[in-house]
Amino acid sequence: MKIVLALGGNALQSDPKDKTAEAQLNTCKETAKSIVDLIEEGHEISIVHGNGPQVGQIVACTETAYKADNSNVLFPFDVCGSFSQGYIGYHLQNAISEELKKRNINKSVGTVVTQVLVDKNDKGFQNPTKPIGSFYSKEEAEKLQKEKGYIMKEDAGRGYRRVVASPKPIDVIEKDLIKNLVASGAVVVSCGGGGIPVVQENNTIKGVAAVIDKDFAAEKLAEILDADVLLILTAVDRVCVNFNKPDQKSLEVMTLEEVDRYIEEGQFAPGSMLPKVEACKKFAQFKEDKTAIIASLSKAKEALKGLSGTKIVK
Ligand SMILES: Nc1ncnc2c1ncn2[C@@H]1O[C@H](COP(=O)(O)OP(=O)(O)O)[C@@H](O)[C@H]1O
Ligand SMILES: NC(=O)OP(=O)(O)O
Repeated sequence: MKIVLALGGNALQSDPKDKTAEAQLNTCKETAKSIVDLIEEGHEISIVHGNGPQVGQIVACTETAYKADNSNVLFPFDVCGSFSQGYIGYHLQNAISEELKKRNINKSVGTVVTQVLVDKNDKGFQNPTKPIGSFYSKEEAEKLQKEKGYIMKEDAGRGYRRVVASPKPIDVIEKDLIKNLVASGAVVVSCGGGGIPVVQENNTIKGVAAVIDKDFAAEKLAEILDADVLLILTAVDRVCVNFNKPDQKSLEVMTLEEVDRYIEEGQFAPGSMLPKVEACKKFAQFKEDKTAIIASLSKAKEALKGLSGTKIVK
């Protein structure tokens, strides 16, 4: 089967005490085992990853460096997004190549720096929803809001984070290149962090300050590649209702009617579980026989067999 895998940026930095590059590489190595399991079973895999924590860390680095060495180099948000594609793509392609080599599978693996077209009038620019960077206490968040002018919001019971604009993806600029690479048999990492957001201006495209949700970008790529499965991998085994409450219940299957009802009830946190569920709904509606699943990073194989994860069905 043709599968688009979406890997969570938070899930790739899953240890709250260790956000180092080394820890992320170790998580990528573990994740690579699940990915190569699928390749070994004969599936064609394309990969999209998130960048929420990482792009926030990169933005914080450039802001700190700007003040520290007076270099006058303050990298804009879109450039920080491109850095995050290099950082995470490098770790993923390194980890996947190594795992393929260990199992004597001969396949090329590479990352495409990807620009994704958004509408400059998207309402996402007026209402920032995408959490980036680290988690803070309420007091720390209020201080950052005051001192740096950041917009801070609570993120799914995990603490406060900076939020930025998150417009919806319209098209993938490098889609023909990605299609050709996938058709050649390569494992392609693309649309990282949802893609670098660009808008059309006259005859040119121009980067903008935003972070596209990688779940929506992965759904768009799954449509472009006419994938059979959109498999969104994150830090929880299944989608839940009454998440983090005493009556929490995990779901094996969700119909589109249930998706709508649960969204209406506010069961899915904006900026975390909500976009995953919405992206799955869109893919399930795209054409007949399309499968959308949300599962944990370590259980991709089980999820495809219906033994783990939450399947969104028509
Ligand atoms: N209804 C829900 N069911 C399961 N998890 C939820 C729910 N609502 C919020 N979450 C949280 O959303 C997280 C996934 O979102 P996020 O961390 O943004 O994903 P990613 O791994 O793609 O970066 C889960 O790990 C969980 O903490
Ligand atoms: N860009 C993006 O959706 O990142 P996360 O997966 O880290 O939220």
